[in-house]
Amino acid sequence: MHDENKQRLQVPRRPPWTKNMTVAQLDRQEKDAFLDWRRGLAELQEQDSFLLTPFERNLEVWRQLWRVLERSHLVVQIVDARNPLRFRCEDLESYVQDVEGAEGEQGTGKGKRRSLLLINKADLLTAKQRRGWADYFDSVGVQYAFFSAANAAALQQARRDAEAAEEAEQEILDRAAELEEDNLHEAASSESSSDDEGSTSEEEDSSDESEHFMLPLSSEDDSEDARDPRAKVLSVLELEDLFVRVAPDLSNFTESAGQQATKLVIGLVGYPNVGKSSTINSLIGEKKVSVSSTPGKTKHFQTIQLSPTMVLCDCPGLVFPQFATTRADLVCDGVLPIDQLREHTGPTALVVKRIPKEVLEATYGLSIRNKAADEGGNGTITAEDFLITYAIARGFTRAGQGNPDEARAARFILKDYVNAKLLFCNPPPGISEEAFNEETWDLALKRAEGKKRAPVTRVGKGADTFVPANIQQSDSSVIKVTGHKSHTVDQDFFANDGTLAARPFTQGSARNGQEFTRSKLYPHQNAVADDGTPLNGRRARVAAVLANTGDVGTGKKHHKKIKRVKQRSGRGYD
Ligand SMILES: Nc1nc2c(ncn2[C@@H]2O[C@H](COP(=O)(O)OP(=O)(O)OP(=O)(O)O)[C@@H](O)[C@H]2O)c(=O)[nH]1
Repeated sequence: MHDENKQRLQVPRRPPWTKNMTVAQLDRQEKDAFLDWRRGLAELQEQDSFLLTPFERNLEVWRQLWRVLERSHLVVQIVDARNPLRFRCEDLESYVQDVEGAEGEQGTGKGKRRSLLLINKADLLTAKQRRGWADYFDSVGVQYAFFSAANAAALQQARRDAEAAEEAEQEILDRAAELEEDNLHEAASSESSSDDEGSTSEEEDSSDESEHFMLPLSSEDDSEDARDPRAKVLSVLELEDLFVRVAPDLSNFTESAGQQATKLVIGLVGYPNVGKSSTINSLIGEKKVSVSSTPGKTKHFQTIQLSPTMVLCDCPGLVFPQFATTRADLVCDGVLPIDQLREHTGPTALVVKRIPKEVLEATYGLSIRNKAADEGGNGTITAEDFLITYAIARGFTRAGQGNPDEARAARFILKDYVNAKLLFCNPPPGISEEAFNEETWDLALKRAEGKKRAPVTRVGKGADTFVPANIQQSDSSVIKVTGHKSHTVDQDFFANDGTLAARPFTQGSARNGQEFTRSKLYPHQNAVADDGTPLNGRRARVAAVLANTGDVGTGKKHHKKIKRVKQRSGRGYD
């Protein structure tokens, strides 16, 4: 169904134009064409009931895309490696073929422009996964490359640090030499030569380190996948070389005064958040010379002179129209902002569905309990199980009754998902999600092995910070030492395997072996009865009192109405 209607999800086209047209004429025909385009999409949504992503509806933004495409010889579409198909706009590739010349001379460069799919954040993929995508894109005839702007930036930083360290060292050496000269010491030359050796080895060390950073998911990987050149994550210089190789012959293009183009213009297009700015910065960062950043003719896109023969043309982040699966998908893909989220269960359920329980537990040092069959559980954890466990462990409670703040927990979890702390990579068509992510999850578990468990549940004034006993021993420098009483509670509180269980600690009346009532054990949930139904009125107040005093017998004397505090009207004040 979606496939049949795919051609109706077009990028808006700029109507043909000539230099002889007036500004008003141009403006009118662009607005008309744009309205037609919007009408077509509205029909698709309303009459045919397709759900579309909240695509870009501002003509000015599309106008910038038009200008970027007209200027560019090579259009680089940047996508997020975790979901390349979600971020790839196929129609953009067709449009690139139709774009007319920048100067309005019909036919200038038409059909000669080239496209390249740049799969950024490739550091998040294993070599095997990259190979899977390479197979797919080869099969559909798309020109692609893997890149990691984050790793490129880290390498550049490591190099700058090494250079700075070398410079600082040289300064010290120079100063020492001066002093020694003053004092007429003879040993100066031999010392400085041994220091020189030191600096060389340090440089080697740092380059080793950055090499390690370069491919965190596959650095120890000497498999066939890692050796496949198609799966290689390119360095900045390799990427520049590729731009030149893929670019069309510039003799097909003219520049402003009708002269043949001399500089290769590379347009960078993509959704927000795919790493466009990071990619540009890594390209700029590689240059020893400072680059000029000149605002383009229109206010918003920028042209950046990378070298005498290469110019980058940076387009603002664009959300292309596409068929949406669910809102939850859009949130998890980072297309909808998390902070303005109203409904958090759907996206969290998607996270729970995609990332195995063990990985979630290991990442956060939690022990997530699933609901028992009589509570409606089916053996797997739900979004609610996860959110409540996380909220309790982090001490996120809602104002008022003090129940776990699931919405706040969801915001943290979803941000971790979007930022790849919780990593899930969508597979190419025909490969199962589990098979594709197996190695990613193994690595996540391995990474979490040495990690200390979440020592962050604080409930009540002066409560200790609790961690499983085994962690207190191994990492006592970080964790507060807990007393005998709290240690007893810890044993119940933490599961046997040392992970944090989904039960809150209650301050005060912990007695070994004593049965706690629900209202004591879960004071912040005092408005919920044992069977899960809400308590209200008198029952709720009794529960609140019990939780406060920890004593059933004496609860009554505290069972008073809360005194009304005199409210000031505000009159008489400035
Ligand atoms: N792991 C990883 N993260 C990256 C990489 N490149 C960018 N990011 C992260 O992705 C997020 C978005 O990066 P930006 O460069 O701001 O993305 P953008 O496409 O320019 O976003 P807009 O400015 O909104 O258009 C940031 O949190 C980056 O740290 C990468 O290669 N690997």
